[in-house]
Amino acid sequence: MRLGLSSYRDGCIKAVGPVDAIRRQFSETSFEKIIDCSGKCVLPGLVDAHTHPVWAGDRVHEFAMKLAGASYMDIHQAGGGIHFTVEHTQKASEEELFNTFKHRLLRMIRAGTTLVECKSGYGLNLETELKMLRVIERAKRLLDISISSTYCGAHSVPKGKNVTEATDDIINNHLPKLKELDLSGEIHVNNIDVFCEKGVFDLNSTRRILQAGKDIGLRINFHGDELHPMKAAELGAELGAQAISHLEEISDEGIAAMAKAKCAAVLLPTTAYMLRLKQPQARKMLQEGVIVALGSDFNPNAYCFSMPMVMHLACVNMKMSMNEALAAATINAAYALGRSHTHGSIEIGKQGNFIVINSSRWEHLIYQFGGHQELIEYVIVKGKVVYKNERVMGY
Ligand SMILES: N=CN[C@@H](CCC(=O)O)C(=O)O
Ligand SMILES: [Zn+2]
Repeated sequence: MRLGLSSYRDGCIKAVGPVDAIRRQFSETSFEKIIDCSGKCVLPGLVDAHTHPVWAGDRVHEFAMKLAGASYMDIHQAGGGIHFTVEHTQKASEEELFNTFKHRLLRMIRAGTTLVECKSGYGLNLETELKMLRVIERAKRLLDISISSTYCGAHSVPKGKNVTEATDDIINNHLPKLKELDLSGEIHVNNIDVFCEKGVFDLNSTRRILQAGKDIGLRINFHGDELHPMKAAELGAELGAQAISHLEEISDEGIAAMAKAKCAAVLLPTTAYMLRLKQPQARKMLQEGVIVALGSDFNPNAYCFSMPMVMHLACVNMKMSMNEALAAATINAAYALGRSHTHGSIEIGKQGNFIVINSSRWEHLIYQFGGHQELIEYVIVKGKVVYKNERVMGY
């Protein structure tokens, strides 16, 4: 099958169809590049619906602690986890944060990601949250990958504040500043996030922050029901959330509410795997009609860039089929970001975002666990080849 792509300028798909039909339709057109995909598969560019990719500091030591039996909240409440990363991120320069962020985005591109949700959330004070959001904004402008940005100033309660003080600071100071910077065109944030969890932000403070974010035009896409049943799914459905992430502890009522509200569930197999959490009830969610999406949850706690590995874990550990996992990492993940009208499938008018894999069966993208640098031959964003797999020298 040969894909007809529009002129590079707008990068959208003009035609999809059998080679002969495309040849006839574009017989008078010259193309910058024609890729012969004989024996290969063309898939929609992958979409990662949940990442925390802007940060400084190294938490490999915490991985050793978890392997030795420490829980996520043991480390968090001892001042590690998010707070460890906050301390380093507050000290890091904007340039340092941008350079490490850019490197991580390039690794995501090589793993087939063409649209990614990127959160702030390691500042917790306005100055550093804005520093992180400026870094994301700069990447939006400079790099080929598409980015959906999320303000996550309620990622944890900052040291020296209680939940109410942190909530008031976010509502009275952070969000008005974000609105001002959006109006000036300096920073355009797409979504708002809160870590709704026992010992972090309770349901009432979560409601206040999310509603205030919605009031300034942000989409709601937050962390809910991860470690404890908080009724976050019910809250998100009530508020009209676009998506809720984690959901390992979601209630049956929450599943029903999300299905009815068409609120996407962003499942994060790597976090459940690395923290040895109860797996979210993906099969029940699918059976009840919930829109199930996937994210890598890339962050210092779950250090994985690879959506193919996320899909593999979703199949093995969450019992999703390969078809369901591919939909969850493309069109459903795009839906979770409010981008399913422009991303997530190979359809005329959508962005020309593709991956070309060198296998005649697309399922190899999920079946093979790791080593995707060999399998993914091209990554294409808006009709432009942004990555081509280079052969090992001399072979
Ligand atoms: N649960 C909260 N936030 C991230 C972890 C962030 C961190 O530990 O640095 C998550 O989705 O797992
Ligand atoms: Zn997260």
